[in-house]
Amino acid sequence: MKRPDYISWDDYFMGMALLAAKRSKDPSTQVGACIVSGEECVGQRPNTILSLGYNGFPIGCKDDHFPWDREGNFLDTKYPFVVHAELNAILNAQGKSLVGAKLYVALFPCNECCKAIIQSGINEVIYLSDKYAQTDVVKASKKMFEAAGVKLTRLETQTSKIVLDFNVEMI
Ligand SMILES: Nc1ccn([C@H]2C[C@H](O)[C@@H](COP(=O)(O)O)O2)c(=O)n1
Ligand SMILES: [Zn+2]
Repeated sequence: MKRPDYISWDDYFMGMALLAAKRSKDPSTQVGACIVSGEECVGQRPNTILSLGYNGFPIGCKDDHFPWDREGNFLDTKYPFVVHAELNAILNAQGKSLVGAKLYVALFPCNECCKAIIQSGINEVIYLSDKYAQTDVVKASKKMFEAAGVKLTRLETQTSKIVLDFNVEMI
């Protein structure tokens, strides 16, 4: 008989996004994104992970020289410098076609990532939290997603936690 408590595809991919977020050095908000092939992705089996990303500074921009602050003069904050998880995931795909792909992300995408998501051909965004829903950034994002026909799904899952145990006994 098969093991009954295996995780769903949605929990698996959102779990991958949450694991990627653990790499983020942002002290306040760690976001991860996972891009997965959809049914109609040409040249890819469905449910294949195409790319992962998390929020961080661009290559060469050292964490010691760039600020992680949220407040202060714009140039003394992280906001002009940080690459968002979704954009990093798109860029990490390194030219692989993302047409018809799905993007799993913990936090609803901002307007800038939204533009990159639409232009890359991703046609579904699955997210967990929409905590910045009242901001103009997210309002603009939703307006563009709707116009472009990108499906938006808030993940509803019974899973609240997945524990990874590194103490696996080697056989
Ligand atoms: N969909 C999103 C939203 C935000 N981020 C990144 C950008 C920042 O590093 C952080 C948000 O910082 P906060 O203003 O909450 O201190 O999360 C992202 O990657 N994707
Ligand atoms: Zn963004």
